[in-house]
Amino acid sequence: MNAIEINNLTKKYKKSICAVDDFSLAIPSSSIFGIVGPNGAGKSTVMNILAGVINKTEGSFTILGKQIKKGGYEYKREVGFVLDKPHYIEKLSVIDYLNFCAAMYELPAKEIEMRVSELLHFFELDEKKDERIEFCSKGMKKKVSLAAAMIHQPKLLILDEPLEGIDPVAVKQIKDTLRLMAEKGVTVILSSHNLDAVEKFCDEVAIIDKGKLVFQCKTQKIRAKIKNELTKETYESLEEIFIDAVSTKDTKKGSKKLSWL
Ligand SMILES: Nc1ncnc2c1ncn2[C@@H]1O[C@H](COP(=O)(O)OP(=O)(O)OP(=O)(O)O)[C@@H](O)[C@H]1O
Repeated sequence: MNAIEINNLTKKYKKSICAVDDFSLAIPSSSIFGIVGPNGAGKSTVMNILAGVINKTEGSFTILGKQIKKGGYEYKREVGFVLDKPHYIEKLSVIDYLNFCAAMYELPAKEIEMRVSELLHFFELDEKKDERIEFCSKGMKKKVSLAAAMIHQPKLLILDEPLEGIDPVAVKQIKDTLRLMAEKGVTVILSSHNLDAVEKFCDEVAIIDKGKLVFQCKTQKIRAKIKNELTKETYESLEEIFIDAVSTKDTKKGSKKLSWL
């Protein structure tokens, strides 16, 4: 079974901005799947629709085999989200927020205590557990978001730029943990605007540009696909996401200069 199936999804903002354009995608279960595209490609819009934060304009999608209708978010117990604009309760401390999230899933009190304590330790938030979220750093907020997404042991994690702003040691630990979760049957979907940062970590990647799916493939095949199958126009449009793989002097954007330098 696919963890997610998206069929002909379209999202228009203000009736004219087409952020997601007839987008279809099937995401296999028990794997780590990357949605990669340049700034403004439509990644957050897709994830916000899956999370039920915004409504689609057209199309349909299933999550864990269930067709999702407007307002029908009973599946949320089985899914954990990290979104680009997290809905923190900023006045709460880190520990109170995690306790609150765990309580929403009606976990037993002992279980809540154990999981919150382990997550605080894992994300090195112990010392900041009593800090109000509004005063946490960007990286700490991202860690709180990740901890909250994992607390109820979901079967599916939908993570919008989850590693952005987190230091490299923690990134390594988070990646190892997500890999372990995938081995135990969890599906992890994450977005990034940097192919190099996620390609080795993901099993499969979908490239998205201007709201459309460019292609979807296993990560081992991605470089060959980029080299051999993209038109010059698509390649140039996507340079931002694989700039590390090409020499900047060979790119159309590498030749940009500020007039005063
Ligand atoms: N609330 C909104 N109202 C109007 N336009 C929006 C809104 N949210 C997003 N957009 C537009 O939709 C398009 C897709 O944006 P989105 O945030 O989904 O892209 P993204 O791939 O996540 O980008 P980034 O990597 O920069 O976060 C962009 O053109 C953006 O300006």
